[in-house]
Amino acid sequence: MKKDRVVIALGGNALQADPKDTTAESQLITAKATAKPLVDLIEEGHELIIAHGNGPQVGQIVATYEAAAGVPTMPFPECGAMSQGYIGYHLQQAIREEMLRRGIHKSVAALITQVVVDKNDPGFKNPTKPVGSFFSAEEAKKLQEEKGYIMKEDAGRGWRRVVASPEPVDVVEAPMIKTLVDAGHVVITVGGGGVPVIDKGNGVLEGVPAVIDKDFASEKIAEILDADYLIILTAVEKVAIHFNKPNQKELDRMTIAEAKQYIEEGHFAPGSMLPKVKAAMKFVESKPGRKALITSLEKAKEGIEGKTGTVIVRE
Ligand SMILES: Nc1ncnc2c1ncn2[C@@H]1O[C@H](COP(=O)(O)OP(=O)(O)O)[C@@H](O)[C@H]1O
Ligand SMILES: NC(=O)OP(=O)(O)O
Repeated sequence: MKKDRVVIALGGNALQADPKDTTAESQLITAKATAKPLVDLIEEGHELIIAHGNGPQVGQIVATYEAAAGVPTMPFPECGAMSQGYIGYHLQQAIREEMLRRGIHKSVAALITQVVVDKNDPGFKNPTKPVGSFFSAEEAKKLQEEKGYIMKEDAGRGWRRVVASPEPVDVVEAPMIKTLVDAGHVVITVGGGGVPVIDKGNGVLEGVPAVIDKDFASEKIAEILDADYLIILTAVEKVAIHFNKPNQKELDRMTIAEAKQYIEEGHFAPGSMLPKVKAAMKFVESKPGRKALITSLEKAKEGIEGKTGTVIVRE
């Protein structure tokens, strides 16, 4: 079997089995479960570059600083970097432990990664990315008034703070990531989509208050590293049309033309399935031979073996 260079984008369920339990203890337990399907792929000989979300975690870190009396407020990009460290540490520990259990001796590096965004990205004018906990409509109104947050209803699950989500332009640490991957190490990178920075010229970077979509950041690093595969792992085994309706149909395969049509028809929810499909399309279109798969965490191994998931193909 061909050994692939695989960029994995881990969804929220890979870090919080119960979205209401946001404790570090619970996250580490979930990370240990997440490590198993990831190490299945490493055991098969694939090179793994792992990205993950950070919406709940970065929101929690920001809220903690805001609630702490006598402590200066922590800027958003710094909170993003903290979330990369916190989540990266858990995944790093969990993956290493699972590899050792199976007699695999590899290092796992969790990198604080900066991702360049365009300061004129339209995303800055229209915040869409939900972060942190869920609130009732009443609580949301209060937060909006007291803290000036922009609050939006999140797919019937409650109200959440939203921040800007600009598109990733470049990954600052890409050469280092490539060196580590080429040397056979497992790399955790562009966590939370990367810490968003703008390029001020002459090598000066400045963090901006935003959260980059981790599916788009994963796509970007997959292109830069010339990966064979982009695998987006979420809570569903397959992408569906007519999702959650009586005529729901799960897709084994989707061409770019079909995906464009389904997007036009509104089958993929913005902020959840839509960015995944768009990231998969972009990767497949970027170079012939590149493959993209959307499936569940548990089915990652079967998915890469072509047994399940939704494969996105050129035609
Ligand atoms: N057309 C669709 N097909 C499958 N799932 C969909 C679709 N539209 C929305 N979803 C929902 O989107 C979820 C994935 O988005 P989300 O939970 O935001 O991602 P993440 O796994 O990155 O945290 C799925 O678990 C499913 O509930
Ligand atoms: N950064 C990011 O996309 O986070 P979530 O997947 O948690 O929304």
